[in-house]
Amino acid sequence: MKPAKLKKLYLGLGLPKICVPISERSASEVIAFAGQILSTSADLVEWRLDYFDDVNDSEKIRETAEKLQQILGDLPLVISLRDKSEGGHAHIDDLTYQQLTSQLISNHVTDAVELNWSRPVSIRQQLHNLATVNNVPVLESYYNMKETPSLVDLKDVLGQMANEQVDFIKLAVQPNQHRDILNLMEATLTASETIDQPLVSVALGPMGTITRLSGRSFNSAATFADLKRSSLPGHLSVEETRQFLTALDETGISSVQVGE
Ligand SMILES: O=C1C[C@@](O)(C(=O)O)C[C@@H](O)[C@@H]1O
Repeated sequence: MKPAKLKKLYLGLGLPKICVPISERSASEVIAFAGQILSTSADLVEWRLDYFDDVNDSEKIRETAEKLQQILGDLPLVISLRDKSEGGHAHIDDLTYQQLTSQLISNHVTDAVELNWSRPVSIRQQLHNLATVNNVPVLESYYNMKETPSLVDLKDVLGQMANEQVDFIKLAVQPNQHRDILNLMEATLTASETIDQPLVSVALGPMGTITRLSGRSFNSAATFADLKRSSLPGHLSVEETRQFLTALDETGISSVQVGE
């Protein structure tokens, strides 16, 4: 497996990396929240553009993202833009998604560009090509907010995403029964043994909390946490997550990741 490099961070090496989402609505709130993240031990930051009041104003997005980059310094920033069907907060049609994402790439304001698997292949391809030309790493994400696909389907979608030669891959699914968690972990571990890219997998909601801590054992390279516990259902705080990850690592029960 080849780790993905975002600024000075290697995703896929060592402990799973802790990512904090910013879901604030105004530019000043986004910047203030980023300031608070700096006082935690977070490894990376995700800006959820679909929560931004000015999501249709590309100039305001550029300005805010540039300020974010400045304030975050070495902390990598990934900008995510999701329609309601992808678990997002806004309606983002394909054309808007394509235009805004193209601008994020061309303006060099995100340390990785997120391509949502549910978007048409032609759009993903165009954005992937643009990202390659601009040297921006590519994250491809599969979201399923209703259910967790079967084990066979999970493995299939991971294989298909890996074939697109992206730099890292994310799977976020809704578990409806505990066996869904086992399937997600098995699909993640099995795929990590064969594909070249780091994988990030998360089962949402309280039932999925265990998947936020088990990355080291099942080869999920990152996890999501918040400034405080339960800001989102199933979320732990950054520091709780850090303590669990470190304790699990120190007991030595975790698997050694490929590439170490
Ligand atoms: O994919 C995810 C996972 C997430 O939905 C969570 O519940 O941790 C939070 C999102 O911001 C992120 O993009």
